Amino acid sequence: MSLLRVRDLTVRRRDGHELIAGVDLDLAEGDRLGVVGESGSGKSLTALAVAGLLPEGMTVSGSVRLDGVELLELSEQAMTRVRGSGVAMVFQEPLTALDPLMRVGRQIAGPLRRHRGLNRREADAEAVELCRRVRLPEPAESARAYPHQLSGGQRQRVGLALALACRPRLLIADEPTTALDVTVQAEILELILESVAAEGAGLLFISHDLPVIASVSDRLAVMRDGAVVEQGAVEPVLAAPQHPYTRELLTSAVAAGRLPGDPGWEAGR
Ligand SMILES: Nc1ncnc2c1ncn2[C@@H]1O[C@H](COP(=O)(O)OP(=O)(O)OP(=O)(O)O)[C@@H](O)[C@H]1O
Repeated sequence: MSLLRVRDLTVRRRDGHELIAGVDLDLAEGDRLGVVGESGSGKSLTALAVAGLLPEGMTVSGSVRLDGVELLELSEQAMTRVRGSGVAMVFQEPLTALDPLMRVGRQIAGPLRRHRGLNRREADAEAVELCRRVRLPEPAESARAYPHQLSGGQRQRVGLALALACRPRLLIADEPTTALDVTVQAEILELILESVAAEGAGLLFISHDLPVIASVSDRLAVMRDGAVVEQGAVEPVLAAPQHPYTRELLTSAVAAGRLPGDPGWEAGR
């Protein structure tokens, strides 16, 4: 069944200039769709448009259906509810999603109280449980830490716990490992995959890095200059890319020995 169906998604700047144009995406329930493309190709704006989080002044048209519900027609209030339980996002830099002055456990407890109706004590306990699930060390102690007291990888675990708090149907991860060390990257990727599998959630994963996309996705969409130039199941697209830009991405990944089957793939992950 279709979880996310995006049609003719177009985002314009205040002056009418199209930043993304005519984007179509399909994600089935429990599937993982990777969106790959160079910086500025429109990946983040696509994700933000799906989550209803576009910057002020941008306008959006087309259709974004989540579980059959047209999100672009929802009021801001209804969209806030969708963000509570339908769509959650993990960003490149978790600090942007975290309040520096609040203990992380309290931050995770916030949406649990707002969207799942837990009382303070229940929400605090569930926040510690989420810290354990994302494998923060000493979960109860980690929950009492402030964001600056954690490492980058630990903060991204908190970002993921926040996103999972409301049991989203769709998790959007926008370059979630780009700011992290290579070894930590692999752990966080694994954790994201494990978490969406455990929740039965769909994953929309965004990265400029084709090998990373290939390692986490069932399907991929290749974006360039605000448009999707190629889309399909990962293996056939990589085996026989149709668009010259996909071939270009593939050639540089292969040259770097960074695709499955290449020597050095495991080391480069
Ligand atoms: N707040 C904004 N105001 C005006 N233009 C913007 C804004 N955010 C993004 N853009 C423009 O929209 C286009 C797409 O940007 P977007 O951030 O979606 O690309 P991206 O593929 O996610 O790149 P990156 O990986 O660097 O984030 C770019 O031309 C960018 O300059």
